[in-house]
Amino acid sequence: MTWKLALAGCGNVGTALLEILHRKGAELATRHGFDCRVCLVTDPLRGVALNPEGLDLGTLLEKLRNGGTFNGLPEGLGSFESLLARSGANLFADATPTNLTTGEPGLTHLRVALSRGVHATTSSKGPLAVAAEELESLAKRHGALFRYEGAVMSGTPLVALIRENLAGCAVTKVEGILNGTTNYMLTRMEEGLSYGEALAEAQGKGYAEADPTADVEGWDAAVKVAILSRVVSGVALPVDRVDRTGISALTPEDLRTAKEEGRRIRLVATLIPDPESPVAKVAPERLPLDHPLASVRGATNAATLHTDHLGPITITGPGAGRTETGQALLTDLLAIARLAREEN
Ligand SMILES: NC(=O)C1=CN([C@@H]2O[C@H](COP(=O)(O)OP(=O)(O)OC[C@H]3O[C@@H](n4cnc5c(N)ncnc54)[C@H](OP(=O)(O)O)[C@@H]3O)[C@@H](O)[C@H]2O)C=CC1
Ligand SMILES: N[C@@H](CC=O)C(=O)O
Repeated sequence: MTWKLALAGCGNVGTALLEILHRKGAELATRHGFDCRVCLVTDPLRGVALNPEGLDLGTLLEKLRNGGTFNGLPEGLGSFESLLARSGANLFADATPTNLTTGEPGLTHLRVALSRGVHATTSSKGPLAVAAEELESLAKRHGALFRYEGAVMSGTPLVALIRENLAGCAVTKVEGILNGTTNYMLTRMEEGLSYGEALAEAQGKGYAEADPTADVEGWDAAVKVAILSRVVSGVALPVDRVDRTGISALTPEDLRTAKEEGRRIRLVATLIPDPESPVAKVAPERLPLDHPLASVRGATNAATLHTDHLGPITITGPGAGRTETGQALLTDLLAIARLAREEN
């Protein structure tokens, strides 16, 4: 079967996905049976590239590298719904910016795709913060698969670990570092950078949200706690129910003092999905150096899952990054292709 992919958002993550598909297209087809053509790419500044037969990724990426628009490629104009219909896509990847209040623009894209029975993945947390339940039932109703591995811990497969590998285990507590930008900033501030310098570096590396307030004020980690509540226990947790403190009040002095006292400050997310005494929290904590989360540095994330059958399991890996999150979208696309194959 040939998969026809539509992509919305050609920033860090969307472009990285296209690069991976271009570089590894042949290998994905032979090793994973994933024969994929990219038929639609949309982005406000780049424009629209559309070709139901498949776009030439080499040409497209060259244009992206040169800061150019998609003019000159087979092009289409119109609403996302009409573009998606004209592209003939049966797979959709959303890599648009996160808006935790409206869920847009990803929410509209996903509603359109899933209602047409188009399988979808997103790395944006916005649609999940606003309408996770609606999107999951829309997918079910229209026979589509909907996945969001990249929304938590980038390409590090935490969601799949909980849903698939730990199926049958109860997860009684999650404790982790779930935001790459702030962990990178705290690491660099320990090394002597100012708050502003550390934030600018994180932005330059493509880790931060378009509006980095989401990172530094703990919103990004809070929405990830809310998403994990759904994944771990099926319980919807509104983001504003997460007790949240960010890192914006921390100074290099606080980090130095902690270090002198044999501690390290980390932005720790905690989830205890207990119906009797639930805990959902994001706050800077002064961890002793032998705490497993104290040694997590840079944009790396980590999560310890406390489970009934296996005890604690810790997964560590990139929590942000363009290729890393492109990989998360790819993981979902491959899983969708595999599951769809198994269903037929
Ligand atoms: N970067 C990372 O490490 C990670 C990112 N994520 C999530 O992935 C998503 C993408 O992140 P990232 O690539 O870094 O963000 P970028 O801001 O680099 O890219 C987003 C792109 O989407 C475009 N866009 C905006 N509105 C639309 C629209 N209506 N239709 C199509 N494209 C649109 C933006 O254009 P313009 O700039 O002109 O608005 C921009 O080019 C975000 O939701 C982020 O939270 C998740 C995990 C890690
Ligand atoms: N801005 C986020 C990107 C990934 O979700 C982060 O820094 O973790």
